[in-house]
Amino acid sequence: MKASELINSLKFKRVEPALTTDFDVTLLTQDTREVKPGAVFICVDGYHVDGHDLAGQAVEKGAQLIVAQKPIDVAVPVVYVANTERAMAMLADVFYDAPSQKMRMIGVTGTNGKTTVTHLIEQIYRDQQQVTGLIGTMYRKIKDQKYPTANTTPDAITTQRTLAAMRDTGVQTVAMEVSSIALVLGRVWGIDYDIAVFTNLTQDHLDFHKTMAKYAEAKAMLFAQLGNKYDQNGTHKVAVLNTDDPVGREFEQYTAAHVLTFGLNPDAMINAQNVHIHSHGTEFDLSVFGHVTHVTMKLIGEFNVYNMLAAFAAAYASGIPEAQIIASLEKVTGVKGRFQAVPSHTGVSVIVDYSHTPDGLLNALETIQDFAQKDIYCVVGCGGDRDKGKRPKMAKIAVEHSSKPIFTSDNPRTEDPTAILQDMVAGVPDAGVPVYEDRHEAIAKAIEQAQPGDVVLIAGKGHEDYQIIGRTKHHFDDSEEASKALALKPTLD
Ligand SMILES: CC(=O)N[C@H]1[C@@H](OP(=O)(O)OP(=O)(O)OC[C@H]2O[C@@H](n3ccc(=O)[nH]c3=O)[C@H](O)[C@@H]2O)O[C@H](CO)[C@@H](O)[C@@H]1O[C@H](C)C(=O)N[C@@H](C)C(=O)N[C@H](CCC(=O)O)C(=O)O
Ligand SMILES: Nc1ncnc2c1ncn2[C@@H]1O[C@H](COP(=O)(O)OP(=O)(O)OP(=O)(O)O)[C@@H](O)[C@H]1O
Ligand SMILES: N[C@H](CCC[C@H](N)C(=O)O)C(=O)O
Ligand SMILES: [Mg+2]
Repeated sequence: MKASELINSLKFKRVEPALTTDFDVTLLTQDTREVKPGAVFICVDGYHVDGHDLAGQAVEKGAQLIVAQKPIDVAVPVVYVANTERAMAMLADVFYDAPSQKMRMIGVTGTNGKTTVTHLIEQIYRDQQQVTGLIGTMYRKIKDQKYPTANTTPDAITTQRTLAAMRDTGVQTVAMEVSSIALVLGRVWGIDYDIAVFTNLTQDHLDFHKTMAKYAEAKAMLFAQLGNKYDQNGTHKVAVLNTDDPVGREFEQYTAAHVLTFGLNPDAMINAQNVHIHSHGTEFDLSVFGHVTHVTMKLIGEFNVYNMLAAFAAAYASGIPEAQIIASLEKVTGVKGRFQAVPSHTGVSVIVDYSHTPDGLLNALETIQDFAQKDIYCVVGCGGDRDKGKRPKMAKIAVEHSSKPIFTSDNPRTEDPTAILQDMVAGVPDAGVPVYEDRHEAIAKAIEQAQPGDVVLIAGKGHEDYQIIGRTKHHFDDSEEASKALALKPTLD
């Protein structure tokens, strides 16, 4: 694409000096580390670095055009815009030739359940012989090929680049996690979603959003962005909303699209009744506009019934027959690190779960309480450089819903691990909870002490294979640690 064509796609701008020599744009980037000759560099004022200060460096590496929102002095033309993040999202969409318009785009937002729901959606469409793509916390995935990701929802350029690669590989349906932070930072501006799903809203990320109202507003942006137009195939846009959550009910006002509601309340268009949780699965009656089918799924917990309903509704919205969706959902065994059982021949059940919010932890523990026969150990910590308000709440939930809580570290990042643990203990001042700053030790102690019939929940890190201390990522895997500790116990046959 010619630089002039790219610039012309921006409606409001000032180019200084005018672009007299046109050139083929080789790359659109916001990162000097990627710049190569023929690149267009966009200056983003970040949390640590101001990209405007790096424009000269970008030019030295071969950038031939800079996009900026404040004055800079460089030897190449500069496109001045009011907001470089907005320009970046628009330019990325144009540069990659609007890939989201060529695929069915399903965006999933909500505090908990996004990774699980996107994986369930992926499974359903795969069973329809569709080529699928997935973007989320664990990876970006094109068919079976996985690519690493720094964020649940990547920056606008990475997202559009990934979507373009998906389109070029023949992907038909994309399931994508859309985080609240991404919505506020404009990482998904320009994406043409067909279906938007809301799972739930409970406390998280208040370090970023400050209030729950602002956090809800961020999530609402996805439904405002959805619009109400037909997509390429003449299909209507659909908002899939959990109306058991008051925020989900509120979101009906933010969308002009068709609305499909789900929940455990019988008023929801798609609802579940008679939920029974077992240690190896969950059963319920699924009602779809009053048509009832008994469903037996391998996923455990009421929260997973919600996830299943969300995925069901997203698939139903695009016309997949009810029975086929149910068949796909009944065979799903689970997502890595989400209520995942660690193989054990000791009589002690160990579950690794990515519950890192008060609501996630409560759901995980309540699910275990439904089937546990004896003690419940709960090894839990709270992330550093993240919402501090979660700490006393998660601690209290651990103490109230498990008989043997143990507090430990979970990615302390640049904070003092002892201070994070003190914030947790402040939520349960007199409970006398054992504290092991070293997560390895915490897991080892829990499993060493647990007796046959007990359940050990290791919460917070799920699929993560690292512990971030300072700015360094050290290899650490809860499942691996649990297996090592289990191997030291007598086996029961
Ligand atoms: C707070 C936040 O969102 N930060 C994001 C932000 O980083 P930043 O503002 O610190 O970037 P910066 O280092 O100051 O750099 C500013 C600009 O200079 C550029 N730069 C920087 C250095 C350099 O040498 N050259 C250069 O050009 C950068 O490319 C950037 O354009 O921009 C980066 C690139 O897009 C993101 O990866 C980064 O996410 C960090 C890793 C992060 O932890 N974000 C979390 C809070 C987050 O976004 N989480 C959500 C929700 C997760 C969930 O609930 O599932 C997510 O979607 O992941
Ligand atoms: N529908 C749900 N309601 C409440 N809690 C849930 C739900 N689904 C999952 N959880 C809990 O939250 C944890 C994280 O689930 P999942 O990874 O699917 O959510 P997520 O929204 O992708 O999280 P993240 O924002 O960190 O990417 C699970 O391990 C489980 O404990
Ligand atoms: N997407 C979440 C993941 C938290 C996972 C937990 N292990 C932690 O580090 O707090 C976040 O970045 O806040
Ligand atoms: Mg996720």
